[in-house]
Amino acid sequence: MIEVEHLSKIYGSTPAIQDVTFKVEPGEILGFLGPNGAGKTTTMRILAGYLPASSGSAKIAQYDVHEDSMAVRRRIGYLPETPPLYPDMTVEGFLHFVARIKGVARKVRRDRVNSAMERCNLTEKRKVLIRKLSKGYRQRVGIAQAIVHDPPAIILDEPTVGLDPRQIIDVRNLIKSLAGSHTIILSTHILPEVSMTCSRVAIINRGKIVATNTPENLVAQLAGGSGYELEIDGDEEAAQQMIQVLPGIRFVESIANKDLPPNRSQIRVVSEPGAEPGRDIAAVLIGAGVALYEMRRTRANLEDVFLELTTAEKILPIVDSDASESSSESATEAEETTT
Ligand SMILES: Nc1ncnc2c1ncn2[C@@H]1O[C@H](COP(=O)(O)OP(=O)(O)OP(=O)(O)O)[C@@H](O)[C@H]1O
Repeated sequence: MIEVEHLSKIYGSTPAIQDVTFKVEPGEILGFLGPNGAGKTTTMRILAGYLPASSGSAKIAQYDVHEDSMAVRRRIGYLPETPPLYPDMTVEGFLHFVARIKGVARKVRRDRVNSAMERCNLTEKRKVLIRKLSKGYRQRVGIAQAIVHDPPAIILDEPTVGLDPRQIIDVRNLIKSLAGSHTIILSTHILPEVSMTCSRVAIINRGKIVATNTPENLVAQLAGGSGYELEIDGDEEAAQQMIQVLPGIRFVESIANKDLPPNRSQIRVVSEPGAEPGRDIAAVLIGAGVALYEMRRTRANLEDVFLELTTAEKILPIVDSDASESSSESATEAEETTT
C-alpha cells in the first residue's frame, strides 16, 4: 500500500533523510520511530505530497507521490504535527468543508462527515467552535479531517504530542481502531506508542533507516541486554573468565555497586540471541566453589534496541527485506513546495 524506495532529501547542504526504504502492507500500522531531528517529519511530508524528495520514490496505492500527486492526495489522509484547523468553524462545518475540498461527492458528504465524527467520538461536539475545544478534541478533529474522505492510507505525524495521559490513551485507541480498514504510518519519538499501537516499526536515526521489523522480532534479533545478572562471593576475575569461555556467551562485565558487602561482586553476562547458558553458568561457578548469592535473568526490551540503534554510529545488519541496506549519495537539491 505504501512503498518508499531510496528516498533522500537534502535541505541546502544538509541531508535530512538518506536512502530511506520501507513498505507498509495493507491494514498495517507502521510506527516510524526516531529521536528528534531524525527525519520523521521530512519523510511524512514527502509521503503526503507536501515536499518534493531530492531523489528516490514513494508510492501510495501504486501512485507516485510526485508524479500523481492529485491521485495520491485523494487516497491519503494526513495529520501534520500541527493540524490545519479553522478555529472559527464548528467541528461539523469544518469537516464538511474538508470533505468538499477533498472531492467527496455531495450526496455522500453528510454520511462521510457523520461517520468521521462517530469514529473520532466527536458527535456531541459537532456544533462547538474548534477554538473552544480542548487539545485532545482538536487532535480528534485533526484525525477526523484525515479520514473524512475514507482514504485507504493515513499518515499521522506525532499524533499524541502535547496531549495529557487520558487523551493519549483515547487517541491511541482511535488509531488502533482504524487499522485493518486503513493502512497507517505513524511517526513518533515515543517508544511506548510503538509497542502499544503498531504492528511493525521502522527505526530512523540521523536520516537513515537502521531497522525495520515487528517490535518483538527487533528485540529477539538484537537482544543486546538478554542474559543474567549474578552476585557472587569469590574471585570475580576468575569467575568472569570461566563464564566467558562457555558456549552462547557474548560478553561478561562487572556491575559497579558500592553498596555490596566486602568480597561480593556483581557480574553482568550478555548471551547470544537464542542461547540459554544459565545452567552452564551456575554449574561452572558452583563447581569451582564460588558462592552464588543471586542469579537473575535479564531480557532486552524495545527501549534497549532503540537506544542501541540510535546511539550507534553504524547501521546494524538487522533490517528485514523491506528496509534499506546502505546509504546513497544520489540526493540532489530540491526546493520545498508552498502548499
Ligand atoms: N526546512 C528545513 N530547512 C533546513 N533543514 C531542515 C528543514 N526541515 C528540517 N530540517 C532538518 O532536517 C533534519 C530532519 O528534520 P525532521 O523535522 O524531518 O526530523 P524529525 O524526526 O521530524 O524531528 P522532530 O521529532 O524534532 O520533529 C533535521 O536536522 C532538521 O534540522
